[in-house]
Amino acid sequence: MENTTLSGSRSNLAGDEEEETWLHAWGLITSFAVSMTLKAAIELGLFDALSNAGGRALTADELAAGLPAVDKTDGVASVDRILRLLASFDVVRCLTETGAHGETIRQYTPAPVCRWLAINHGGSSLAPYAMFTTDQDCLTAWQQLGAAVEGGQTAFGRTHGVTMVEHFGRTPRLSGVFDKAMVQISAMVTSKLLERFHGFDDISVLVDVGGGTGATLKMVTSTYKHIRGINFDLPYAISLAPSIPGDNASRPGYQAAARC
Ligand SMILES: C[S@@+](CC[C@H](N)C(=O)[O-])C[C@H]1O[C@@H](n2cnc3c(N)ncnc32)[C@H](O)[C@@H]1O
Repeated sequence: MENTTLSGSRSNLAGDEEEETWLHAWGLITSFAVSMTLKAAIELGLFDALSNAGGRALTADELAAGLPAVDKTDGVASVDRILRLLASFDVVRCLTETGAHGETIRQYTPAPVCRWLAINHGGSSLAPYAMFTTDQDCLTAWQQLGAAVEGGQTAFGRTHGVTMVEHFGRTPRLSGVFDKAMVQISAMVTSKLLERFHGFDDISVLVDVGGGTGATLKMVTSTYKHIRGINFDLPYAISLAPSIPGDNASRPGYQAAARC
């Protein structure tokens, strides 16, 4: 059966299904707004403030009051809009009440996922990874994705003229952001690995190729103290790694960051 569509043309989709697919497309098109709003909320410390409130629900006024030099009226309204959007993706929970003068009062609490988005709660966090993926140098590369398919080069290469790893070597700001993200992710993955994997028992020397600043290797060798660990990475990563006297270049072009 044919129906009139949202655009006025004819379609074989039933009305409900057409609206559902329209909403699906709309959600896909605007999904970048969620990532960018998460980034803003992380930068503003909103997840930390909500997670550290001891179970108390906070208003946008209370959250904005904790921000430095915020323009009061605009700041409160912006914090409220950010949290309303995040509430619709179950990142925070929103409680709505009517005040004494009929005004709407919204209060926010952290949803369980905030555990991974707060930075200062004492555990590992995915917030540094969110900051890396939404970094300006990464986002500009996405603009080139279609052109890269046609042009036979990676999007990152088209944008920055080098591979991502080479770009890290030239851009200490970005390699620092990347390293913070990797250290957190490695800590989460490696702690699970150490709980379940027992293949390190008979290893005496462990080389972590592409080991970044050595966080993974340090966790392994802290648990398996008989292992001599050699971290193996490019010079930009080694420059960020804690140095261990006596452990220098292990191969031309590469350096061992640390013997753990
Ligand atoms: C996804 S990161 C992993 C970081 C690290 N394993 C951790 O847990 O933090 C990949 C690493 O590979 C390194 N890498 C890339 N190309 C490399 C190469 N040709 N030789 C050595 N390391 C390389 C990068 O510098 C980066 O530190």
